[in-house]
Amino acid sequence: KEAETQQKLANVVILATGGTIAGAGASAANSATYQAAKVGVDKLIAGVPELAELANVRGEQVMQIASESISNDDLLKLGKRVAELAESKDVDGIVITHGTDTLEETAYFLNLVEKTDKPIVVVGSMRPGTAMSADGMLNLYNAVAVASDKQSRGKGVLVTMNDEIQSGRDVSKSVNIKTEAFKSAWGPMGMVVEGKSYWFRLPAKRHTVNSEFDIKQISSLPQVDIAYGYGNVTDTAYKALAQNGAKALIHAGTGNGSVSSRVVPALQELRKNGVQIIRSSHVNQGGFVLRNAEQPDDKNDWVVAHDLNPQKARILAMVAMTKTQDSKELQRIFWEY
Ligand SMILES: NC(=O)CC[C@H](N)C(=O)O
Repeated sequence: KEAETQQKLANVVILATGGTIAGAGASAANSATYQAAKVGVDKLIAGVPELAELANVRGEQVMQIASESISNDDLLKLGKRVAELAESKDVDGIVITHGTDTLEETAYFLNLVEKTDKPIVVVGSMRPGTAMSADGMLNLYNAVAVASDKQSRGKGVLVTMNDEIQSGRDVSKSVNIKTEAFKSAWGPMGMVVEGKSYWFRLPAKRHTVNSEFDIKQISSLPQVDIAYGYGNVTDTAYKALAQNGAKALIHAGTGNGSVSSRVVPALQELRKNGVQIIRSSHVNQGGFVLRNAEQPDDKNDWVVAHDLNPQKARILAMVAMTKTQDSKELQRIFWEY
């Protein structure tokens, strides 16, 4: 009988990378002061015995770090392992446990490069497992529920935090400390409650199987950096980043992705020297940068990031530039993904 139920359940692999979901604090009152990336994947799984009712779960420790320290090489390593597992006949879904600081970047990266319609769910927590009202257990339970559900197929890389199913493309860490940290300007795709998914929307942008990018063809990512716009800003950071080898600069601009008159000449010069200039907005939610609004992008040969925040624009620019150095192609890609 037990063997029968095991056969009926989906096979889900949990790839652990660290973060607060694997964090530990000195006391149960430490919800914010703790060390991330302390608990191994087997202990994480053992901490939620109810996972066995949802799926046949096994774990792999891909890395054990706080997500602010994730490098491009780490992204490639994780992406390649996800692709290998997705190709395996006895894997139905993949869950990635991750620190929340750059979770949105990893989720978007995987959304762009994984050629599979099997569910890939990225999950984290805001409180370590040692804290009162820790959120990791339920977030992980929900992630495995969504990853083992056939309905989740073909919807792009997903993020399950705070009972919501979010699109890995749209979602962003918008609040810290609070468990309702992850928000999307376009709203969640669904909810997951008591292990059951309830869907309301589908993503309109290209992803996974419909993407022109494939992790198996990517061996390195170009250097793309971000510089911030603010009052009294100078062009120092932009010039320094380019001098240090950036192939593209994401302008984390004010408002509509506007650029200070003190910075414009340097960006025009850098573009002439081959560096791609991509205008985005650092407004907290719902940035929306349009071509030739605030700056003459056609004349300057710059690109706009549209609704992508600066850190997501960096991910797309890196992936796109593994294939093209043409600014018009780059802009097409920014409209489509
Ligand atoms: N809530 C978190 O996961 C943050 C912990 C850590 N800074 C990380 O991103 O890994």
